[in-house]
Amino acid sequence: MSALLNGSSHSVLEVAGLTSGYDAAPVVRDVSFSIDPGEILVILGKNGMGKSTLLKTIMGFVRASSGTVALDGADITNGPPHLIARRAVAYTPQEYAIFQDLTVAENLRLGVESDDLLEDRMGDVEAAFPRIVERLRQRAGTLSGGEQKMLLLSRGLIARPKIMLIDEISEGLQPTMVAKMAEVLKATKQKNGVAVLLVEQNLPFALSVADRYAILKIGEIVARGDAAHADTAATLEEHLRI
Ligand SMILES: Nc1ncnc2c1ncn2[C@@H]1O[C@H](COP(=O)(O)OP(=O)(O)OP(=O)(O)O)[C@@H](O)[C@H]1O
Repeated sequence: MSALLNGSSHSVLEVAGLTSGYDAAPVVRDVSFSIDPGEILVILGKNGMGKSTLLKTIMGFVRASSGTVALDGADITNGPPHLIARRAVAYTPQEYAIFQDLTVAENLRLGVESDDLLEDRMGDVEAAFPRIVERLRQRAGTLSGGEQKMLLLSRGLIARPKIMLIDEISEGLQPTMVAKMAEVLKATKQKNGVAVLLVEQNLPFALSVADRYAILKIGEIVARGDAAHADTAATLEEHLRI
């Protein structure tokens, strides 16, 4: 769904001059970008460049010292994470952030407000990851690493978010599973107009799903462009060389 069709002219997410960190020195420095409905932006960068911190700052887990984060035009800067989540922002952290001792169904239940909603939306999970629906009663900690990532993404999907913030979902996954993740993300954006902010180190995966990219270097965006542009591969190689 385009911004024109749904009657709004603003981006889903607008980050402007965002600076944040943990101690004295900022980790994210003066970062600005916006994402439209149904668009996937990937933030690329080597280890320790501030990618995860950027997502955590948007979610309100890390405090912004300056700059703003706006969701659908409303200022959410430094808002409490649970209220940001309630505004249809789904956050999939890099860590295996599921409750190992709860069942798969109980973990999914955390993504919605009621048991009824969980039941109503189980079809969303079935369409994306049938394997997760087959394992609803299983303890989540007994799932394979790839299945746990599917569960994480499923929990985000059933919240029916406007935007998903996804931190290195492809890390440690087999190529077939990475391809499956790409398929699900593309389908989600196309079918529901969901916007996605992806943090990645896996270049082929990132470029297979993203519309645009931005490269983060020591907390700053040093390059950006269209994922499909002919010069993109060369630009990325230059910036991401070890
Ligand atoms: N909780 C924390 N307290 C203090 N410093 C932190 C904390 N979390 C991260 N940092 C530091 O912030 C910097 C950026 O880390 P961040 O995790 O955002 O990078 P990243 O680009 O996501 O890297 P990676 O891909 O390795 O996760 C690093 O120097 C890291 O040591």
